[in-house]
Order: sequence, then C-alpha cells, then structure tokens
Amino acid sequence: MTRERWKVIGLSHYYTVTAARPQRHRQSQLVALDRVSFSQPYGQIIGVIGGRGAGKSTLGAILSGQQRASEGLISGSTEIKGAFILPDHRYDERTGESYARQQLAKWGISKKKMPDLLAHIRSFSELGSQFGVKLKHYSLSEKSQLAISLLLHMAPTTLYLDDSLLVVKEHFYLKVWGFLDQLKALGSSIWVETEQVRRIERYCDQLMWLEFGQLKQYGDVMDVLAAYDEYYFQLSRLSLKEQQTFWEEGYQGQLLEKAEVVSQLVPPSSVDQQEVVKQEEPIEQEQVDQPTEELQDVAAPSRRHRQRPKKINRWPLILVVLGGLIIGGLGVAYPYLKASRLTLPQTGAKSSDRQPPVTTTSTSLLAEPSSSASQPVDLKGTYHVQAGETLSEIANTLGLSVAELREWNQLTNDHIQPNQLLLTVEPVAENPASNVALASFTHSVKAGESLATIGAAYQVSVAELQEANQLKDVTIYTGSQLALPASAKEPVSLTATTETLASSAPPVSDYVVLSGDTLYSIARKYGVDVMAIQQVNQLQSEQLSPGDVLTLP
Ligand SMILES: Nc1ncnc2c1ncn2[C@@H]1O[C@H](COP(=O)(O)OP(=O)(O)OP(=O)(O)O)[C@@H](O)[C@H]1O
Repeated sequence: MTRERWKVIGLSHYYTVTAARPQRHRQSQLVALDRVSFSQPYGQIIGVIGGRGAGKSTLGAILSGQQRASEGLISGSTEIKGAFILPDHRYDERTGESYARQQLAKWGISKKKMPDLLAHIRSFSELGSQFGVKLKHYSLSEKSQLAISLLLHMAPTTLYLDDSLLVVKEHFYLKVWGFLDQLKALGSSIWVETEQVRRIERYCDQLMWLEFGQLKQYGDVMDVLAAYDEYYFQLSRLSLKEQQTFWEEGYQGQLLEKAEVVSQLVPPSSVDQQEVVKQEEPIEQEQVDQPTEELQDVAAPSRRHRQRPKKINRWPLILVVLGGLIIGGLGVAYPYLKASRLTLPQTGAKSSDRQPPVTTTSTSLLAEPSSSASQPVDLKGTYHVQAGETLSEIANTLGLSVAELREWNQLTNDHIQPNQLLLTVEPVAENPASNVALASFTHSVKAGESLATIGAAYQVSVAELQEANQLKDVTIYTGSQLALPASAKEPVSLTATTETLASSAPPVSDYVVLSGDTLYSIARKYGVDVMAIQQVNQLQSEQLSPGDVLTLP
C-alpha cells in the first residue's frame, strides 16, 4: 500500500476584494479555493494546471507555507517547505552571495555548513563572479537561476515551483529538472504550476487541474490532460464575446457579495473597469514550518472556528411549486447559452452552492439544448414584458386592471422595462424575511440588490438567474420581479451571510521584521501608510531591527 504524504481536506481560501468606483468600495469575499481535497504519495511531482485565477498560486502559497488557508485540514510531514520566489527590490542592495547567505540562515543552516553550501549554489547557479554583484544589477534570468539554485539546495520536503518564474535558458531548465528528480527520489513532494503543460508533462507523476477555485480533476497525467485539452478546445470555439462572458461569469460566481453599498446596478461592461484591491495575507516562512505528522487545521487561527456561509435546507415548498411547474411544462431559455450551446454553471465556482469537491471526469462544455429550453415560457402567474409594451396594454391583454398589476408588483408608477417579469396573480402570501411571493416563486428586487446578491441569497448562480429571466446582461430594476430558477433554495438574509463572512475576515496581522526590511518596503508590500505603521506601533523613528514584530494597520 502506498503511504500518503499529504492529505488535504476541504481546503478553502477567501480573499477580500474591494471594488473601487463606480461601485463605491463594495466589498466581497472571493472564494479563491473552494474545499479542495486530495492526497499525494511520497516522492511525486505534481503538475498544477488551470485557467487564469483558478487558484493555483493560492494553493501553492498555502502548501509551501507562505500563506494560511481560510479553512481546511492538511496532514503529513511538512518539515521544510519551500516556494520558488524571486528576490524582490528589498534585496536590491545585497549581493547574490549575501542574499543566499541570508536565506540559508533563515532556513536554519548552520555557519559550519554555510561555506560548502554557498559554493554548491554558486556553481549550480552558473553565476560565477556575478555571485558577488548586487542583485539590482541582475537580469531576470540571473535572479531566477540564483533563486532556484538556492531552493533546490535546501532539499525541501515540500516544494512549490511556479514554472512561469523559471525564466532560464533551456540547458539550465533541464538541469533543474534533473535536480528535481533527485529530490523526488529522496521523497520530496514537488508541485510545479505551469502555463505550458506540454513542457512539464513528461516529468509529472500526476496532474492537478483547478478552475475557478475548484478541483476539476486530479490523477493520471494523460487522463487529466485529455479532459483539460477538450475543455479548452471547446472554449476556444466560442466567440470572443462568449469567452469574455464565460470568464466573467466564472469570476462573479466566485464572489460572495456584500450587498450594502451598491448605489446602482452596474452593467457588465463596467465590471471590466473595476479596480480590485487585493488584500494579501502573507506570513513568514518560519511561522509555519512546524513539523507535524498530525492532521492539522491550517486555517488562520482567527478563522478556525469561523462559521461557513450558512447551509440551507432545500425549501420544502420549492418542491411543491416545482412539481407544479414541471408538470405545467416549464421551459426556460437562456438565449446566450442557447446560442453558444455552452453550459456554464458548472464552470462558475458558485460560492453559494459549493459542494465537497469531487474528481470529475465530465469536462464537456457543450450540451445539446433540451427541447424544453428552446421556447421561452413564462412561469405560471408571471408575464415577461416585451419591448414597447405598456402596463395598460398588458393589463388589457391579460384581462386585468392596471391597479391590480401595480399592486401585485409593488409598482409606484406605470413605468416598466422590457424583460421585466410581472406577477399576474395576486401573491397568496409574502414571506417578509425572504421577500418571496410564495404563490409565484419570484423575488421582488429591492434597491441595492444585484443578480449576484440575489443569487447568493437563493444559492443560484447569476447565469441561472439570467436564464430564468431571459436576461442578456446583469441589469435589473428595483421593484421588478425576478423568476427564481428551479434550483433556488430557501433564501437567507444576504446581510446575515455577508456579515458572517465579514466577521470572519482575517484580522490585521502582525509582521515580523526581516533583515533588509524598511518601514517603506513593508508599507509598500502591504499597501499601508508608513506613518500609519508608526502610529499603530508608536514608533518614534524609522529604525527597525530584524525580529521586531509590527502590527499592520
Ligand atoms: N491577495 C489577493 N487578494 C484578492 N484576490 C486575490 C488575491 N490573490 C489572488 N486573488 C484572486 O484569487 C483568485 C485565484 O488567484 P490565484 O493567483 O491563486 O490564481 P492562479 O490560478 O494562480 O491564476 P493565474 O494563472 O492567473 O496567475 C483570482 O481570482 C485572483 O484574482
């Protein structure tokens, strides 16, 4: 029986993202990793692949101890973790040798072993006399050669390597792989993230494929590659616009929205322009290199006991309503998807319907449109407004009065929009907490709500809402009725959901000052103000010493 080195269970990671104008600093939690679980035997090279923003680097940062996960458990011996990181500008004034010496000291290499190791690193890196030159004079490939040589000579038991940073000449690249093979033989777990899977495919024992924070497939290299190729082949057949929508929906699906400060609904085009402020939570290597063979909770301490977004049982009434709808021959259309023949919901890592990750072999993006989806049919008791129609025309057509339509739809005037869904029966009961008209199974849009916030509340994706309402974009109007898709669950108060998340957001972390750090470099790294750091820490000067612990504002 193969002994597993790693067992990772339900690894999730959230980032707080803040959209700048025009959304007035709306905050969301981005699910960068969504309950990823896997195990890995000793001495293997795992290739990590996936589209943009799939969560690869986040996984790497967690596995290599650069970052703590929001949730999840990792078992296994993890004595020496290493990630391939190029020296940044903080080290500009150091020579390659002094940088290497400092890193080795950080990793606990004794003074006795140091000269020997430095000599090996100098030779392996092929830097020669440049080893004694300041890093600010190094080219990218020279920095890359230095960093990888250092890392390999640490013989880490767990190593995460982002292939795209390995900007080296071919012969050096091959030399690195030769070394990796030796480490593998010693039992190291090696993770190589790559954009060019063909470049590393032959070296890998297994492939891990992530998309939108979810584990899509993990296992045999050829199997995963076949599925991955097919997925991207199908994607490439879509038009550029459809591809953009695909990526946008995937990203939106990862967001747990905070509904509050949305002053107005924003059309999709403006989403592209939004500036996302990333909040990083790096931690120091030494803090996490704790040897352990136990299953350990890898979440940040403050978040270990956080509540997950509330799990809601399926609303029994939905079944009743749905039964009726299905029998009534409900058909919904999603014109965009129909046209593209692309089923997107599985690709969006919809935060609200997150399932325990499964290794899936189904990767086809294509689905034949079902016959029931070919003709848009309104939900029973609702009416989709067509372009140019007025409220009184609709009332006439339906044999209703304008007053009835206004009352049932809570309209304060007769203004209606194309595609707006109107209730055409009197709501039987209203659940004030959920804002749902039970009779018709619709949601009345309130000011400040968006498809994403409504989707989060009912645990459906934006795409599903668009499909149910024949919406080509995400524009919705206050007061209008939205049809809820069949998969909608009992709504939660969105504020409660987002508050739970917000309260579990990472606290302001402490930073341990490293040699070479300055107040300015720390401030720049964490996007905070130098004076703010001074104030919070009551610093009288800018003088810092390695080992000082700073509270970051
Ligand atoms: N510090 C951060 N703050 C906020 N969001 C972040 C942060 N770091 C990453 N993200 C977001 O998390 C998601 C996963 O990012 P990650 O870098 O792990 O993906 P990736 O698979 O490495 O992407 P790529 O291949 O594009 O580099 C992305 O949507 C990214 O925008």
